[in-house]
Amino acid sequence: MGSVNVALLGFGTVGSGVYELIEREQKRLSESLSGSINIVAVLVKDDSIKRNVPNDVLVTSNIDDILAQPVDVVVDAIVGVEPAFTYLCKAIDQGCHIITANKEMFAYKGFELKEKAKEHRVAVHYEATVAGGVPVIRTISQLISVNKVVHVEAILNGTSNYILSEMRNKQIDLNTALQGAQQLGYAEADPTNDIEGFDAFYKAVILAELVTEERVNFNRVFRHGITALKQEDVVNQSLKGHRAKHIVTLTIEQGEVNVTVEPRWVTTEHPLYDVEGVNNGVLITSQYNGQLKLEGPGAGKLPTASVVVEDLVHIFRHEPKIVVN
Ligand SMILES: NC(=O)C1=CN([C@@H]2O[C@H](COP(=O)(O)OP(=O)(O)OC[C@H]3O[C@@H](n4cnc5c(N)ncnc54)[C@H](OP(=O)(O)O)[C@@H]3O)[C@@H](O)[C@H]2O)C=CC1
Ligand SMILES: N[C@@H](CC=O)C(=O)O
Repeated sequence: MGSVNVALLGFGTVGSGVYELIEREQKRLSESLSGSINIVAVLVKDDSIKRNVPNDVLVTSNIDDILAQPVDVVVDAIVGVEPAFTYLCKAIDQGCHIITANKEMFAYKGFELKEKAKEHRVAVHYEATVAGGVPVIRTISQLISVNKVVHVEAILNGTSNYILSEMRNKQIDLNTALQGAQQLGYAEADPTNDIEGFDAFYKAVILAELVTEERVNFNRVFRHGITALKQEDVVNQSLKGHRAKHIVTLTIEQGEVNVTVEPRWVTTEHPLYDVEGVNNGVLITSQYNGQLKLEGPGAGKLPTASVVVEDLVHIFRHEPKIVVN
């Protein structure tokens, strides 16, 4: 294959995780791809801060300097719709493949980005946008090549699930538990996104567009976060066998999707009852395959970095023909 040059947009929890993982697994990756993966440039907001990368890696806050490098793949691990979308469009225009972890951008602009990538015959991969380290995009993409997905029920925000577990197990309040999630690198830069359900909403939209291959009407999505839950209820209800879980539900009927994002009380019989801490759980019901359950880390540095690097390997294992999920 030769070597692959990668530009990283963002060097926070996810971006630095991707950098570290590629460094750590360089030998294995080089063998599997018959070529090395080189991080040639890193985009940050504040380029006056010294980053832990060698001197020959360009660190800049200017996207044009990044794209002036010989780059094959751009990995987006920055925050928000813009400037990420504009940067990725520029990269696609230049013939770069794209990998993104940025769910807010992808919920709003994923449809457009996929179309643009098809036109330019490059790949767009976005496994890290939904359920952190759990390979839900790849699983559903495979399923829908034969099946119709009719229902998805899932815990998709690791921070909320961690908070609810901590409130119950340690009897602490929401804000104290949130601080723990922030220290562990689970929460969004603005954690309102986690606790008010926006992050799960973005993920729900991404899944809905994947299963229906249609744009989702955002106005039809019902969204609530976990902030209205009282700590005493979380504790007292658990004594009666009820756990509060923040659950996304997608129901697909005649090509139309209904999406809800809300906290619910579930009992021991429910398959998401035991999904605890930062874990996410995804129940996928499809026409011929019945119900699948995926569970694993829904946030955090290395699980998220792992699926980003898996996307990278996927692109070059399937080259030169393009795979757009
Ligand atoms: N944390 C997680 O577990 C997961 C996060 N994600 C998604 O991955 C993305 C990154 O998350 P995370 O690493 O946690 O976030 P962080 O806040 O830790 O890091 C964000 C990085 O992006 C850089 N950045 C932000 N805005 C800009 C901009 N406008 N121009 C250039 N650089 C910018 C920051 O630069 P600087 O360092 O100078 O501030 C920082 O390096 C987000 O979209 C998030 O939703 C997806 C899955 C899991
Ligand atoms: N803040 C998000 C990070 C992963 O997507 C979460 O907690 O799930």
